[in-house]
Amino acid sequence: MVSPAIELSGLTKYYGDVRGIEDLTLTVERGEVFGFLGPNGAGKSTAIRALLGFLRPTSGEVTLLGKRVADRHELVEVKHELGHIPGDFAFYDSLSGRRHLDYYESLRGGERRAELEALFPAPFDRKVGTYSRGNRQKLAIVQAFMHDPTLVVMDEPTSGLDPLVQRTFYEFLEAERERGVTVLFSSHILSEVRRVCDRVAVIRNGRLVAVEDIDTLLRKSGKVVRATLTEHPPIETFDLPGVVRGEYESKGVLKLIVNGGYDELLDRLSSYTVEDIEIREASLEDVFMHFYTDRDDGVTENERSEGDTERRERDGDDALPAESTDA
Ligand SMILES: Nc1ncnc2c1ncn2[C@@H]1O[C@H](COP(=O)(O)OP(=O)(O)OP(=O)(O)O)[C@@H](O)[C@H]1O
Repeated sequence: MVSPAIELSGLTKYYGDVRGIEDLTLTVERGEVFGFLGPNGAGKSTAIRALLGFLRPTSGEVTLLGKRVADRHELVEVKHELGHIPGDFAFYDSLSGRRHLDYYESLRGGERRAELEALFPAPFDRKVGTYSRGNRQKLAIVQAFMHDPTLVVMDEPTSGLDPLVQRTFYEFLEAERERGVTVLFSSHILSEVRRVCDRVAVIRNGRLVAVEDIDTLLRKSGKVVRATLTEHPPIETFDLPGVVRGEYESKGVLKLIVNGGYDELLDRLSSYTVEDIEIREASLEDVFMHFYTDRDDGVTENERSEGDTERRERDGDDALPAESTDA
């Protein structure tokens, strides 16, 4: 039987007494494009660094392509089948992109280098110190895929890429999936995860809140309806089937999270004077607020588990940052 691409079992990492991740257990099958989705500070980078063996976990185990990461020899064996894009790549600023790629090619091979250089062109002959964020990221993509790895793990790979290059990258990932490559990447951008992932692990405060297939995530996340009314009817007026939550943002400006049909809502709205209406995809913040918390205080069932209260008070609760590039 073929081993899964990634298996995490109770993976936990504390930095002193600061929780990075706690008790992550999940399996990524071969050929999946799998997302780690969570707000800043959720623990995505910690999980990625621990699963690749860059961080020694406090407890728990990881296997990649059936090899135990904690075993040095097994880790070395699996490395040539791995590609990796770290959150912040430590390039040598005084060396050119080409010199970097020559070096990686000498270590791991580069049978796809020319193809990738053409797809993600950067000023390869210039020193990396002069590169923009986007060019550094393109160099990171080329090095991660050029030896044709079986499994690629990436920490927020599209950060710094302009929208056109992002699109090229998404299309490239789709083609890689067709070729059977397994990809795990972290993101705080819901639309990106929706577009390319088969399944998603939702991570919050270092814990796994849910593992969803993408259709479930889409169904759960729903839409946001924002309507500006001349009137200001009581919020209970919109307590209708399909309306998950409603609030007034200001007088007459209604925000509803909807993940059912719209008929009854439109019918109800038509009793009032609608000055403006907007329907958009829910943002990551909306999804976390409304679907992955159990109470209005934004604390999940997991976080309320015994012994955790003190730590939570110390770490502070996670005010979710707005998404930067999610349309
Ligand atoms: N080297 C470190 N020392 C101490 N605490 C750390 C360290 N690295 C991360 N942390 C803490 O661990 C928690 C998880 O951080 P992590 O960087 O893994 O989250 P993330 O989801 O990748 O966030 P981001 O998107 O901002 O990188 C945070 O509370 C963070 O402050």
